[in-house]
Amino acid sequence: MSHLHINPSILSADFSRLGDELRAITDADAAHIDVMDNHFVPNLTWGPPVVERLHEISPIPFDVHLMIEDADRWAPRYAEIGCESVTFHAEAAIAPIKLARELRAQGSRAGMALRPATPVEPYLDMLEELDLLLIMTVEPGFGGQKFLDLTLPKLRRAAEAVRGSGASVALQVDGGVSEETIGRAAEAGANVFVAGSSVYGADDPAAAIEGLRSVAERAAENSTRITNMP
Ligand SMILES: O=C(CO)[C@@H](O)[C@H](O)COP(=O)(O)O
Ligand SMILES: [Fe+2]
Repeated sequence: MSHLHINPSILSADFSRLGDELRAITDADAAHIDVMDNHFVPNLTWGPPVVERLHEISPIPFDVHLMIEDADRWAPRYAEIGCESVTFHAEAAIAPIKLARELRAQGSRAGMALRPATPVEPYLDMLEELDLLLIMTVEPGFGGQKFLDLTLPKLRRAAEAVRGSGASVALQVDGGVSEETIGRAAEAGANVFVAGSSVYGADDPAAAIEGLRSVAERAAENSTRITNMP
């Protein structure tokens, strides 16, 4: 991935006018779509029919984050309706390698997410099977929560493993991402940033996206400069 991606989460958008809210973020790299089933997390959003229709009218690609049980059964449905990237939770998948292969075979990017307390080490051997690894920076379920700095060491270890493996895996962070926190995530190695309340809670979502992007780019440049010091 050549540059940093900002993916606003429509969980913080005005649900009565989702078409307009998607058109307000055309400068973003993708729209982040949080699917919740009230079992994997204590909250409920939308399912395939709503996501399919929104995808038809969206000016930008979809980055679907499935916070649902029985991911092996449901995730392929989102690839089938054309979502460009589909991320399931490792904790909710019985056969994550088989599932990732199925998503790719259907033409989607395959993503896998880890809750804050789930270690990354058991999954490092399957990096080649993934296009994206999502390190949750809040407990999944709700927008507007505080960024958990305790997830940063895991993010650093994941970034090191990705570099070491040579695999082309994007590292995504999701939860509590704002201009105050995005720099720390970028320095730790994230290159895809989900932001809900800091984009849709702003008066000007497009300006908020650019603000996040420039803070992240500066932080990533600084950390590269420090890493490359003799
Ligand atoms: O997956 C989730 C929450 O479970 C996120 O995608 C949130 O929607 C992010 O919202 P903010 O923390 O940025 O407000
Ligand atoms: Fe999410």
